[in-house]
Amino acid sequence: LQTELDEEACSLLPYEHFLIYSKRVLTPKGLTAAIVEVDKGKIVSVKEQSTPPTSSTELPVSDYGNAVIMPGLIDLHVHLNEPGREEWEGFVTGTKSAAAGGVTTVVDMPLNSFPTTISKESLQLKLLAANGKLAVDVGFWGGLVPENAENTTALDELLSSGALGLKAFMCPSGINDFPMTTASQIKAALPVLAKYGRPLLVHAEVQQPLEDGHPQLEEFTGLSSEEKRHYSTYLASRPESWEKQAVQELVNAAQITTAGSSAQGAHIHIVHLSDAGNSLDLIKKAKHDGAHLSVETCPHYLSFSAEEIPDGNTQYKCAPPIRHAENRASLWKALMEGHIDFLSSDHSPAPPELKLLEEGDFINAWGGISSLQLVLPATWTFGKGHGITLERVALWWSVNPAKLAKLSQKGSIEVGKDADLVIWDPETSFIVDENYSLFHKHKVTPYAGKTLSGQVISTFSRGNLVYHEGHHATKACGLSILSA
Ligand SMILES: NC(=O)NC(NC(N)=O)C(=O)[O-]
Ligand SMILES: [Zn+2]
Ligand SMILES: [Zn+2]
Repeated sequence: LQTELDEEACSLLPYEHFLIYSKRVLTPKGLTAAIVEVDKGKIVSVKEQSTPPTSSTELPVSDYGNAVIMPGLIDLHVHLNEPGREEWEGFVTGTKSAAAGGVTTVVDMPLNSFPTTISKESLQLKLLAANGKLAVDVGFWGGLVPENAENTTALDELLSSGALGLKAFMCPSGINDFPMTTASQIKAALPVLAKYGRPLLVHAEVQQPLEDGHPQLEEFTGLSSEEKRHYSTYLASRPESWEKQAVQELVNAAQITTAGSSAQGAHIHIVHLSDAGNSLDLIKKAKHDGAHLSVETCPHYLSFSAEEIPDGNTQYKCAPPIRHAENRASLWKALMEGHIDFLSSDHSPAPPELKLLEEGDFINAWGGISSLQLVLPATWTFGKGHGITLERVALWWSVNPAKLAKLSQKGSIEVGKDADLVIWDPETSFIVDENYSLFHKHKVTPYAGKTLSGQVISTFSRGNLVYHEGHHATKACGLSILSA
């Protein structure tokens, strides 16, 4: 391997045409022993073979034995927060974390950076800021806000400048510079998205009056510090009815995306679903009725439950909230049955002080969970009890995300695709403790202290070995991915 002493290099390997072998290569046909030939960043052949290449081959060979070779993960929901808030994460630490976690493509959310990505100009600023800092490939979602929702020209420019789609919030986003939009503003934007065949991603919560017996939103400031330390106080503040109302409004809006309608070809994607009850039922029915609708959930909703969140541990705070264990089981069931289309991290870091860990104040702490480097082991570890398979992991983390973002050159190990690969050992466990190299800018995560199984060994990004056993390539050669 090239060491840090060498001149800057995009890859830890000194060549671009080589063979990789393992007994467990995940191709669209399934898991098989195979040789993957990589040349100039592309997969040029995949040959099933039960033994590694003999020494006679003139090409260099990396023999990974029984490790699993899978398509690199594609994480469509990451807040990298640059420009403007790189002290929250930033492109350098965010994409190094991705590489260390086998995530070879990240699509960056339009908020928590400053400016937010709501115009052609702010997208240009994003691209400038990202230049030379990307360890893996990064795409960008544009933002749909009241300022541009009814401005067809602005949305057209944003999409024609390369945004892979748009993101909207139906409730306050937790950060003042990215305001929420209503269902009618969302509907107004759909015809422009239809023109580009690009999706609208939505944070699906609509504020509703809270049930009697619980403090109403306006009463939160009066809560005692003790009450604000209880996770149950926070959980009660964002009930399933908020998600259900949003989903109902989106299902109604999606009606104009069907054939012959004004927004035919547009697609609505619900991000980070937490409610596996009424909200999921509405989604299942709408899909059954042919709505152009998809939905994701995140590992933290599948890993943790409200019952286990101790008072004051605000690193678990996110919106929508992590719900009860029964809900988690229903999410796993829906995921295994294909009603939930794929997974994303919703990596949403902030400086630790915003998490108010000393006070343990769930009401005022930053809502957002950091997990980008850990999503593969987290999915694998907590999926074991639910019948998870390697094929499903690739479907949820590579194949389906590539389809939504229309990244046709990525998402599977097939000839002609980008050589984006993660090589990992599902059977090796580790503890996320101070000895574990977490490359996130901040180490606050609810996975701290947890034992996870699934150790990433190597990550290839377009044929460059960008990460191998704790080492990153010395030069960041990831590309900004713009829609065609
Ligand atoms: N501004 C945010 O990053 N919000 C995020 N925060 C969460 N999920 O708690 C999100 O995705 O909604
Ligand atoms: Zn959100
Ligand atoms: Zn988010």
